[in-house]
Amino acid sequence: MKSFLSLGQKMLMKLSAIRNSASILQQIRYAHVTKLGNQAKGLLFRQLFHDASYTYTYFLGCAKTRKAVVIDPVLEMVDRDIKFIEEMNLKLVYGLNTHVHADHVTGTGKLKQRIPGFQSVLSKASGGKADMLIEDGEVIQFGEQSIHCSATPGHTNGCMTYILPDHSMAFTGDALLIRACGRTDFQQGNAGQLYDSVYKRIFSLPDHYFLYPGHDYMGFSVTTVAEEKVLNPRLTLSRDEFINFMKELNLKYPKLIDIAVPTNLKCGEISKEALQGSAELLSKK
Ligand SMILES: N[C@@H](CCC(=O)N[C@@H](CSS)C(=O)NCC(=O)O)C(=O)O
Repeated sequence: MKSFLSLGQKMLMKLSAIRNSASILQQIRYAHVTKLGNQAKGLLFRQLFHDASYTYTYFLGCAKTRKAVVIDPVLEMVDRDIKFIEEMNLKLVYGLNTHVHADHVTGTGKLKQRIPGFQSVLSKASGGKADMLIEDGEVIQFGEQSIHCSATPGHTNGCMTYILPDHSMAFTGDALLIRACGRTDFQQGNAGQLYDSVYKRIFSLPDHYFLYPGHDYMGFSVTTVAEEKVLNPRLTLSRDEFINFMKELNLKYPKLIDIAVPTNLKCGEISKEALQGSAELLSKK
């Protein structure tokens, strides 16, 4: 049957196939916006994982303007992240670090090299360098969307939780993990301060808010304020009990700490040697 089609008819069929695949791509690009409840207000949201360091990276985009931010990108995953933003037709404007990480190198330095106009972000309190040093209460705009910065020190002195009130979401970094919390035994960590930060800045959010952590070591991906207030075994202790519990945690130091901290204090703008060292150390299980 096909062999009887004229060249013109064949070309028309091809064109229609191309149009269909473009429309499928368009549908994929916008599916998350139209189908998921909390994205109805034009927010594009993705959670990605780095399995060597158990780190979550988050993309948040304005569906209308395509401006986007990334929270806690990982150096080793920058190629994946760039492929993702290209596929999704996003313009990445800011790389928000929740804090100076001790267990992996941030991807914000490498993203700066690859994306013109991209800016690294870190809290002023962390004592590091960034294109944009933010303070408690600041609001970061990307297109029609905005992120509120809420200081939650205790895991480190410069930890910031990023909140999207319009979407009932908060990105807690390592201040609050699912059924756990960040350790407090280095980088000016302070258990009492962490307890206060969580209660004043995270547990004070409405119960239905979704909480997205910086890491998860147990296979979870998201929680809620209501859940953690009742089920977090550390944060349901009294303040004094929590301080004692954190004193006894006795975790090994992260294997990358000596490279990660100085590099992340510069938002990941690093030498080739450090880059190599980071890749080697992370590949050792
Ligand atoms: N084994 C890992 C480090 C694991 C670790 O210390 N995680 C930190 C967050 S990254 S500094 C943490 O706060 N953990 C809390 C907990 O209760 O596990 C490595 O060597 O990198």
